[in-house]
Amino acid sequence: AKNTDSFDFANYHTLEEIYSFQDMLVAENPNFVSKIVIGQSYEGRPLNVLKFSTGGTNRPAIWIDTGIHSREWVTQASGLWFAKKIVTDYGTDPALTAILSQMDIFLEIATNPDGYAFTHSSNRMWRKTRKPNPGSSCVGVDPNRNWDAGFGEPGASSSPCSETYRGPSAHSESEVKSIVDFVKSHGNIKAFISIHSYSQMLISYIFFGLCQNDLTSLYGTKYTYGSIIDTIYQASGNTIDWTYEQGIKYSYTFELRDEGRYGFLLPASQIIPNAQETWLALMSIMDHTSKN
Ligand SMILES: CS(=N)(=N)C[C@@H](Cc1ccccc1)C(=O)O
Ligand SMILES: [Zn+2]
Repeated sequence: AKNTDSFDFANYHTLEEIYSFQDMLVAENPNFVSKIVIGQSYEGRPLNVLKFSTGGTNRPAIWIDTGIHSREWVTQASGLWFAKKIVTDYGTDPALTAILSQMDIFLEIATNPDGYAFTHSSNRMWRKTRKPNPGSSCVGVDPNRNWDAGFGEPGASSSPCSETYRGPSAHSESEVKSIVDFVKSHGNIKAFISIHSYSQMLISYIFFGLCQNDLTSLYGTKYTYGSIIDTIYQASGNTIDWTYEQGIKYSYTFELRDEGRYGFLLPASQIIPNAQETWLALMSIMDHTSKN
C-alpha cells in the first residue's frame, strides 16, 4: 500500500506489511503518532509500539497489545484497524478526542513477531515464541504463561514441548521482558488490554457493565464475561495477572471471534466487523479509565 488510506484492512498481512504500515502511519501523522522500539525478539526483530499522544509528558496511558499468540491472526489485523481508527477519529469523535486530551495510547501490534513470521513461513498454527529450549528439540515458550505472576504454579507446563510451556524462568522471553520493562519505566499505565482469539470472551477482575452491550450491539456477537477462573481455565504466569499485581486495576484480556467454527483460521471477511465491535468495548474501557 502507498499510504494507510489504501491499506487493505479487510485482509491478513505479513509482518513486513505490518512494519511498513506502522512507518507510514507515523510519517502521515508526525505530531500525533510515534514509534517506540521497546526491545528485540529472540530472532532480532524490533518490538515496535505505536504511541498516540497529543502532548504533555508521561501522561496516564492505555496499553493495548495484539498478537502475543502468533496464530491468533484476527488480533494483529484488529490492531492495524485500531491504529487507523484512532488517527481517523481523533478530532472528530468527541469521546476519543477527550480521552486523547488527557491520556496517551500505546499499541503493540506484532507482539510476537518471530512467531508471526513463522506462521507465514512454516506453521500457521504456531502460538509460542521461537527461542530454542536447551536440552530439548522443542522450540518456544508460551508468552501468556511466562509472566512473574504465580509463575510455575498449576495452569502452565514445565515441558518445552507443551503449547503452554511457561519457560525456564519468569520473563525469560524478551517479548515479555520488554513489556515488563516498559510498564515499569513508564510507571503511569492506567489500563492494560491484551487481545487474544478465539472464544468471544472478555476476561478481567473489574467490570463496569458497559462492555457487555458494546460487544453485542453492532452484530449481535455473544461474548461471555468474567474472571479468568470463571470464564476459561487456570493459567499461571499470564499477562493480566502480572499487570493487575502491578496495580493496573483495569487489566483485560479479550478473546475475539469466533466460538470455534473457524477458530484461529477466521475468514478475513470477519476482520473488520470483529474490530468494530471490539473497538466499542475498548472505547468504554478507555473512557471509564480516563474518568476514574
Ligand atoms: C485461545 S488462547 N490461547 N488465547 C486462551 C488464553 C486464555 C487466557 C486468557 C487470559 C489469561 C489467561 C488465559 C490462554 O490460554 O492463554
Ligand atoms: Zn491467545
